[in-house]
Amino acid sequence: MRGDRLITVREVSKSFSNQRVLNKTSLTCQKGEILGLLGPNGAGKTTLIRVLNGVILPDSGEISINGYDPVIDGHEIRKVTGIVTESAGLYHQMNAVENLAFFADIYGVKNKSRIYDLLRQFGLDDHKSKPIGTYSTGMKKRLALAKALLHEPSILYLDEPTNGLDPDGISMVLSYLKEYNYQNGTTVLICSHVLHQLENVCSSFAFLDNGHIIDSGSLLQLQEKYSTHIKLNIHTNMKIENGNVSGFPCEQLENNHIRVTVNHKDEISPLLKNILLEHWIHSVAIEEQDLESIYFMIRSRNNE
Ligand SMILES: Nc1ncnc2c1ncn2[C@@H]1O[C@H](COP(=O)(O)OP(=O)(O)OP(=O)(O)O)[C@@H](O)[C@H]1O
Repeated sequence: MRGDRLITVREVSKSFSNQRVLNKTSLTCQKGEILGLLGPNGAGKTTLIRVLNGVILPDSGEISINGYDPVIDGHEIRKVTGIVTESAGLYHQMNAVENLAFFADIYGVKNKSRIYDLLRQFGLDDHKSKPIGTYSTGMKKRLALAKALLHEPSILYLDEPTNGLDPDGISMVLSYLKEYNYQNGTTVLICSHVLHQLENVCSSFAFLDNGHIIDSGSLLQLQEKYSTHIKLNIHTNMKIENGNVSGFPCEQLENNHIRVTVNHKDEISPLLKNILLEHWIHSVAIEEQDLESIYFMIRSRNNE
């Protein structure tokens, strides 16, 4: 069932030597969610994933992964998680089939045809007999994803999963993940710097800065919170002359479109009524703020 809380992180801190990397980080992730973990280089994203997977231990705080604590139950947790990080953990002298067969044994995957299904799904069928050492960065990344999915994990941690992939590879991997999540209800935590890639993939986002979650929510929630104005794209025969309509800033676009900026939703209906007094309107669309502009707003507000 989707919608139950699967991952809970409460005030987790972690330091390396004197450097505090996670600083009372708190985060929740629902079952079946694709959560985008965003933040600048060094924010602590990879460290958080490693702590969640029980690979490194936190100094303080509490974590629950479906009721398990990674400090005590790391082994149990890793049985149901798949992880893709920068170091893919593949054996370069072995070919793709041998690599996946090796990890299938470790995970106790009985159905060996899954190896060939995954190789096909990630476009590696023609390269399955070549040693990984001869693979391109993108091919290694796709194989790392196949490896992470071998045991059909219920949680996937993906650290920059599209790094090194060409546009076709990016599209393949992201649509595969979305479909996989839809079909299996797998919870996915995904870190990436390429925000526009995540926009249509993640159901919610958490922003990490200096080891602290500074905001989180769905794109819609964040848009509502951070939008200072609403841009309307209106298909109308009205022509703009003095840069405003009914007192709102406005610009003329091509093909009978205008863009009007209002401050609040309540102002939309009166504005449209006013235009309709003398002109036709064929469509109205709200131009949404993209994830990237919201990301910068959140960060600049946090640094004020
Ligand atoms: N094992 C370690 N020993 C010492 N310092 C570490 C270790 N792992 C991470 N760090 C430090 O912790 C900080 C956060 O690193 P982390 O990899 O978690 O950031 P990130 O948000 O994933 O960054 P990026 O976007 O660059 O991948 C960095 O300054 C890094 O040097």
